[in-house]
Amino acid sequence: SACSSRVVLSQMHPMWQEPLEVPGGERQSPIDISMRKSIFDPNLKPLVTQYDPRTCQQIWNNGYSFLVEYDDTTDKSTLRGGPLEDQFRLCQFHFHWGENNSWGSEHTVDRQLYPAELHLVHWNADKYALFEEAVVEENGLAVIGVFLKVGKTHEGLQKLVDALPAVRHKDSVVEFTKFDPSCLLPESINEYWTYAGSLTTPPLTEAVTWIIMKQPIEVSHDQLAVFRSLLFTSAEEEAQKSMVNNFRVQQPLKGRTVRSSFT
Ligand SMILES: Cc1cc(=S)c(O)co1
Ligand SMILES: [Zn+2]
Repeated sequence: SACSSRVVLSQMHPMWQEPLEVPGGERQSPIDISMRKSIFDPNLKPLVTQYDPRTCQQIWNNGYSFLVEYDDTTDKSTLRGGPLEDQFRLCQFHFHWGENNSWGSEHTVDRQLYPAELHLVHWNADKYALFEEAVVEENGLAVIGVFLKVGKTHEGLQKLVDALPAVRHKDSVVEFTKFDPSCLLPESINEYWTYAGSLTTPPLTEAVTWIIMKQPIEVSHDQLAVFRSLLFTSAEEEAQKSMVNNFRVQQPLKGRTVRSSFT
């Protein structure tokens, strides 16, 4: 079964109606990453991703983004190392993007916006049995964030882009298999920032160890245009709304430290 983010997502309030009352609210995401204020931590280990493309199952338009969902019932696609003490299982990846190439990312680096941001969502399988247990626990999730910038066509992404018209409407699902998400990671995955934060969509739980890649990946303008051809609305609804600007506004750092794995 793909990670049951549908359980979490289906209880959500309509997206983007900020501010949602958040329990505590001391470690919310996204944030601006100030390069000069981040602290180099020489003890941060290399990140170890082991993704098995055979665990890729489907693409689901959940009315907020499109999720590429993985079978997370075994330890076949995992993340460990970096700032993490435990082994985490990949359950889904998705993106946040804008209506044009000027904005769309959730995190920024020295206030620089990117047109989109990839999130690879993993949950702590050493400590919890299911995603929806982990999603409410302090060290339950680890999300790798990768910035997208406009440039040459991303060959690996094209297989996903070609499948998106099949999930144009909210609640549509299409089978999608044998996709290795490591093709979406930049060459140098060991240059990253890490900090303690939250989901950026309701329930906004403060369960996430964020690992934000310094190096963006390049995708073409046309590939991003296909993201923007998706709809927030289901096929039954009258007014169709383009799925764009599905990012959250930046949140206060509240004294948190952002560590870097590089100098
Ligand atoms: C679980 C999850 C994580 C993120 S970051 C998101 O946007 C939606 O759902
Ligand atoms: Zn996200």
